Amino acid sequence: MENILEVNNINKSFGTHTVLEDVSFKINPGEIIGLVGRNGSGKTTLMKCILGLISIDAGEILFNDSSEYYKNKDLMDQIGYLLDCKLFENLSAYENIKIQEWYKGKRYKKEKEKAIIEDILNLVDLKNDNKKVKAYSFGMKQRLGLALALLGNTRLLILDEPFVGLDPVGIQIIRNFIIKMSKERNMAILISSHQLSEIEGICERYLFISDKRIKAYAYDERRKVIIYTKTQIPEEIKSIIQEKNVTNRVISFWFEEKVFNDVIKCLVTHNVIIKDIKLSKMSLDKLFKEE
Ligand SMILES: Nc1ncnc2c1ncn2[C@@H]1O[C@H](COP(=O)(O)OP(=O)(O)OP(=O)(O)O)[C@@H](O)[C@H]1O
Repeated sequence: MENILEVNNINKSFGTHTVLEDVSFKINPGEIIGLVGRNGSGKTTLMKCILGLISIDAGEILFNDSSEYYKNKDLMDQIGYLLDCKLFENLSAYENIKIQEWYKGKRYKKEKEKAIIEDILNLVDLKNDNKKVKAYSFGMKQRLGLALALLGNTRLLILDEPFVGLDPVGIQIIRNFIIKMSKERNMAILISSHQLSEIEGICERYLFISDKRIKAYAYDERRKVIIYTKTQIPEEIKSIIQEKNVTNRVISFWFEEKVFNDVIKCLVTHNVIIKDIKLSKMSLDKLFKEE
């Protein structure tokens, strides 16, 4: 698959303080990538480098195969972002979007403009009413920020800590929105968070920033099965799973359909009474804490 964004060996320092060192990764269209790191690890700095808001000291960043993308209006129009979102508090959501469209040099006939703006407001679950933004809740403002990031022909969406300050319902709304954008519009999405739990489960891959560098992890969907029994486990089970994973009354193994079925069949054949079955996923949080 062709990459939409390629970050190759970049370095970034502020004076003598090096924040990013030899950072490289790629993002494919439609992929959701989580950028995780502790406070001050360099997530926002990396996003600002990608957006061309600050310069890099070494390496290169390619968007759509171009290293000069940040000078090209059409290419920049394909990158949406939510980062330090500034809203006009005394205007409505509709007017905020309209101003941004104008700022981007987009003028439409009145009817078309209305249809476009209402469409975007719908996407983020906001109404076209006259309510001023200053009367919005934090979550509504965050959703309006997302709407602004979607103006233009967005193919890469960069979201810096989009969940900060939201309640669990607000977090769920934005998580659903991210999944929808990636699926329906094939948008590549880079989301930063210092709370892994907020983005766990929606990302295909995770980039951990730690000590100026990036480590990439694919989400491990393997599930571990643990079966607890009330009665003795037969020796035959060791022909299905490794001996070290069998004790008197506990069996554990990585879930695979065939292995799982063979184990259950063996237990039933030997009239073993099952007390409990647990399925557990590898915890990314554990991985994060080990960084
Ligand atoms: N303009 C700047 N001038 C000097 N230092 C800066 C500047 N911007 C960021 N830094 C420093 O770079 C480091 C990384 O900051 P950055 O904001 O990228 O971290 P972050 O991972 O986004 O943190 P947080 O999770 O707290 O938002 C910090 O030590 C910060 O003080």
